[in-house]
Amino acid sequence: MPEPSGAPRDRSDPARPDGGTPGRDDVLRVENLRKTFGGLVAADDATFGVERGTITGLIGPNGAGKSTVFDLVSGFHEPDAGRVAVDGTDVTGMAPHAIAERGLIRTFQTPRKLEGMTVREAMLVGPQGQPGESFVKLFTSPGEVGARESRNLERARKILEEFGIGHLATQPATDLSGGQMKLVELARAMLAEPEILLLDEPVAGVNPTLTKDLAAQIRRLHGAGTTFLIIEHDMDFIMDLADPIVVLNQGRVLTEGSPDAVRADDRVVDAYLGGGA
Ligand SMILES: Nc1ncnc2c1ncn2[C@@H]1O[C@H](COP(=O)(O)OP(=O)(O)OP(=O)(O)O)[C@@H](O)[C@H]1O
Repeated sequence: MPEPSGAPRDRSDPARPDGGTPGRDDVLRVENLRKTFGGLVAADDATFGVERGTITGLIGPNGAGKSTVFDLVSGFHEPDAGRVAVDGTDVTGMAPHAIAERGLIRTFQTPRKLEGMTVREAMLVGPQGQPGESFVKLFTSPGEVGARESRNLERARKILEEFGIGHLATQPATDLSGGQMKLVELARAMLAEPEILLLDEPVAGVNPTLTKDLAAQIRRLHGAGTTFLIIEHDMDFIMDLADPIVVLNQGRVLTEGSPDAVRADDRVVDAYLGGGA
């Protein structure tokens, strides 16, 4: 496990071609990412890494650029400038499914509508926009496709059981509560066997009991080897779960460090109060 410290990390070491810190094993590395929408700068030279084996939190006030960063690293938007590396491979500008195949899977703030599907069927649709299936695989023989589908069906069943929601498998997905939907989103993302999983507000609007369930599931998956990058406004949840925490403000990384260090940082308090960096 890493040893996150309160001290800001050196992000400009010339010894590493990707700009990372020597000795660090970053599953995700984001370098100088910039994205503008019209005249609005949503990401502004954002630079940080997600070290393998961590649950890294990404926090910041509304409009800080957190979801934009997710869109940029997962291929849903192309950056105006900067670079994204997954496991040391430059994935900048790649399509979402190609990035997913390299092990980066994400969820969205608002789960996809799943009308007409059971929970089990919803599981098999795969993570939104990140099918994780190459075109080559789509042209395999029908027999192979069938075998893969039944393998996926069995894995979906197993994952739902592991999440404690096996009993929901045949329920219409639209019958689920918001919190149950978030659990299914997480379960579905795991079907893609991510190296790193990006969760966008996993407990927004979720009741306290299911929030605890979600935290426990994330810890379980983390214990089994998944690295996480999590956007969340629920400070108790994220400060308890994640270490380190990266703080974004006005599209830039304001600071990063342990939850205690971030909590004690006046600049973070100012950013949340609207005072800027
Ligand atoms: N597709 C888009 N078109 C135009 N502006 C956008 C688009 N996506 C994001 N923005 C703007 O970019 C800025 C950053 O938005 P973003 O959603 O990334 O922030 P955030 O930190 O995720 O905020 P929140 O916590 O409220 O979800 C905001 O001002 C937002 O309005």
